[in-house]
Amino acid sequence: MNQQPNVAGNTPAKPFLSLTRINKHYRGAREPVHAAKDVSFELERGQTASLVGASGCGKSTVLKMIAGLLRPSSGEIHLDGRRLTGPDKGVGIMFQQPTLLPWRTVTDNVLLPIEIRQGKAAAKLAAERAKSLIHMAGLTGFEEALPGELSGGMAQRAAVCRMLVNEPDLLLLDEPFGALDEFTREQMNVEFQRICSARKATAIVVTHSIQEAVFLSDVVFVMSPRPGRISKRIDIDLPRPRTPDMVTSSAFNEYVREIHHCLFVRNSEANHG
Ligand SMILES: Nc1ncnc2c1ncn2[C@@H]1O[C@H](COP(=O)(O)OP(=O)(O)OP(=O)(O)O)[C@@H](O)[C@H]1O
Repeated sequence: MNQQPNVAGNTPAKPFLSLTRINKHYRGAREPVHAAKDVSFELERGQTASLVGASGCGKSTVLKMIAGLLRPSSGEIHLDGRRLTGPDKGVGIMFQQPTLLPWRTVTDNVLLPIEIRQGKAAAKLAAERAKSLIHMAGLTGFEEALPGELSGGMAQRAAVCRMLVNEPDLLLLDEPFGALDEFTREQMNVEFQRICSARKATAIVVTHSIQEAVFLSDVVFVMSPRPGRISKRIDIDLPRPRTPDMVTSSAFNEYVREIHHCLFVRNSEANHG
């Protein structure tokens, strides 16, 4: 990507993550599906972004392409100056279900990505790192517990630790807290924000909750119905750390209204005309 000098003659810093005109076509059972259309955006290091949009608009498809689990039909993805063409050590991913292995303890589940990549000896050496992550996630005392002994929120926190154990710079989360009750979800959002800011991690969250998107994000990308395009970028200029009482503030609710309008009025106007 060419970096043009700005007015002052300086070359602007390269974005940490950039997607450039990403398209994804699936073969489809009956006909081809154009799931993502010319998706382009950039994020700076340390920013949290959300992708919101109607069911089936291509949010997970975009996330999976960034994760290297799916190849784009066209377009390029760059992370920290290198082109991503497959799964990358610098990228951690987490899905709605914690998918912990039921026969492994919390510690051994957290260490699994290291064991898979680098073997059992490397996982053993990383035991202290796993322990401190488990502690940070409020699971002290459950290091040797099996997943069946954890609540849904605790299992999801263990999955957060597993995502972080390789110390990724970019975190990708697909509906991470969607299966949790509202109270636990709110706690997880506060916790997740704390982890991101402590590690200066960059994150992209797919969510169906407009409130969650506003709460977590520096920028919200609204996607149009299929073929999914980024129809609007909304920068969330609320102070950090975000706190649960902020959700009742008028500034917070103005953002919620704006995103709601983009999703339910603008997108539908665009569809019908
Ligand atoms: N492997 C696949 N083969 C064919 N079509 C697919 C495949 N995966 C997804 N699709 C289609 O691509 C479109 C986008 O799917 P995707 O899962 O990315 O949407 P989404 O916005 O994440 O949906 P949801 O919010 O319901 O999870 C949908 O029409 C879906 O049916």
